Amino acid sequence: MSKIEIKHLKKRFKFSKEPLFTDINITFEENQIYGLFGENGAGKSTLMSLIADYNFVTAGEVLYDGEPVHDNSKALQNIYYMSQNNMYNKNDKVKKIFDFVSKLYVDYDVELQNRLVKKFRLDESQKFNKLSTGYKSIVRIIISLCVPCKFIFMDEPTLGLDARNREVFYTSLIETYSENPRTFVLSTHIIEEIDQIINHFILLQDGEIKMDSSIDDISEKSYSISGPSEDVDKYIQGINVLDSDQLGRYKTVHFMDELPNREKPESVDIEKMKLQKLLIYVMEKEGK
Ligand SMILES: Nc1ncnc2c1ncn2[C@@H]1O[C@H](COP(=O)(O)OP(=O)(O)OP(=O)(O)O)[C@@H](O)[C@H]1O
Repeated sequence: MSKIEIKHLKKRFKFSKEPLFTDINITFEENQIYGLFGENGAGKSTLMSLIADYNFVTAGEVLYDGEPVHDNSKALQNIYYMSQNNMYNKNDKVKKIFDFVSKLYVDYDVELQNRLVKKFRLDESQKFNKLSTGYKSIVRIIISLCVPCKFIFMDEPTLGLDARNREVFYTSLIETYSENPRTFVLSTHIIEEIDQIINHFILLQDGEIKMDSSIDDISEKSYSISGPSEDVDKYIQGINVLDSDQLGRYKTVHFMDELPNREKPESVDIEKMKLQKLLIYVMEKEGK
């Protein structure tokens, strides 16, 4: 199984006093869908660009199957970075851009490309420059889903997409992943829309990876419990609560812990905590 390992990665931009990354360590495994989260300016795009060798590391290593990716065409042909500034000729028509990219990759999936063009209702005869922000994202999405790379990094893929086209993107991603598993790393701010898609989440904050967990591990231990206040309080005694909401006599508490080792009153309901809610707590806690 292939993997990308990032070891003790440091990045300081030329004219910046402070480094953006001090010590990033993370491994991307094959056939996973990662969500990469972090506040504006946390460095999500920069991290992706360093992995794809679009940018120089200050120190540390990015390894593909144990080999440095820098100037390593064998490794880089398996890593695709969909950035907001891909280097196509922006004056070209979309069709010409697709033809150009398909010639760069031997096993580029033209059939999938044609299906996606129809699904997204993209007009290939338009010049890329003349497309709306959403349709520019759609061109980038289509290319990302059709390149034959094992690791695909998508930087804010849904930028500018309306609700219908976001849905087309999510379903197309799941379909192509099921037919042909490979690794996708998606950076986005719309957590609630991808929490059903990703199986791993990464939080980048203050120049470090603050969280790197599988969704299964997280959801095993994060709960929202609701019911009449007195019953909820009795049931969760001793638990370290992250937050609670009160509506009259009805209360909901959220926590990351094992369930209490006592009998649950019938009046109390247990649910998995929503990923978005959990992430906000983690970011607030880590930001303190
Ligand atoms: N070439 C550059 N020179 C100097 N600073 C840079 C350069 N590129 C990025 N930065 C800085 O690095 C920081 C991280 O930027 P980056 O775009 O990677 O963050 P991000 O997490 O992708 O943000 P957003 O969610 O807003 O897209 C920002 O403060 C940005 O100004």
